[in-house]
Amino acid sequence: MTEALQVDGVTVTFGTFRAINNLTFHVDYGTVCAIIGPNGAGKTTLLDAITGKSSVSNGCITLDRRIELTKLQEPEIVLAGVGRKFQKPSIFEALTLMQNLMLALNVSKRRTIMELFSLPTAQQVALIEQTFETIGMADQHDQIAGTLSHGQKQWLEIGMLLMQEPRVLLLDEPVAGMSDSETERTADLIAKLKSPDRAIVVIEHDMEFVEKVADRVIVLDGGQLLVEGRMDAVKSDPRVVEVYLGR
Ligand SMILES: Nc1ncnc2c1ncn2[C@@H]1O[C@H](COP(=O)(O)OP(=O)(O)OP(=O)(O)O)[C@@H](O)[C@H]1O
Repeated sequence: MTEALQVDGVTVTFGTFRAINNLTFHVDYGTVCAIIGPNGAGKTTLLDAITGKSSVSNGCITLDRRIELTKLQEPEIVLAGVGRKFQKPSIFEALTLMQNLMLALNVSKRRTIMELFSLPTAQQVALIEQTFETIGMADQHDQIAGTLSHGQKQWLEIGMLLMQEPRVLLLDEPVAGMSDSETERTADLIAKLKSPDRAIVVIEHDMEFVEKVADRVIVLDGGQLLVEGRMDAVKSDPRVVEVYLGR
């Protein structure tokens, strides 16, 4: 398997507190990696470190073993191919779904002013159509985004991220607040997003969902890697039961 993301000996500190402590792991292309762990384990801080929102005091994070993300600024990390979805959807509620995807397309890559005001290319139109299919909203191009359900807004935002054609997709609690049927559809969507040229990292507290979508699970506790492996092994590991699942 080809490694997409390498986290190598990473420490993130806030004052004297180590929110992430000497953490090392990698994520392969074509796989979904779930990061789980109790509140305060450092999951969000880890995504902040990968995306350049928090600076790393030790260690490095690389994409494709050659692009050192820890040396880049947040917008450069996006351009390098790392897309992040925050827990709360941040779509443009007053615009249609098509307009949301078009806007995301335009901000996703460095474009000249001329390109911003020109019609999308055939390749871009194909990407938009394919994305509508992927998120299961192909018949809703002209719907106003503000009228969507919570789950549909999350799928639209995932669609907006796909406009960047990210090589690494980071999803922070994608099913929080969703109904059971929306959660199920999100699991199907993540399965569809798996591709040989993409790695997916999901932070989630819903263990049933994690079991459905994740190829590999990383358990964090106190900013350190407690256990990693397949969910069936991880969930019966006594250390994981003690600090997280048994609570
Ligand atoms: N900006 C900050 N300044 C100081 N401490 C912080 C900051 N951000 C996070 N922390 C601390 O770092 C630790 C890890 O927080 P983080 O939000 O990464 O945990 P988490 O695993 O995402 O938790 P949750 O599941 O509750 O979202 C916590 O103890 C938190 O209080």
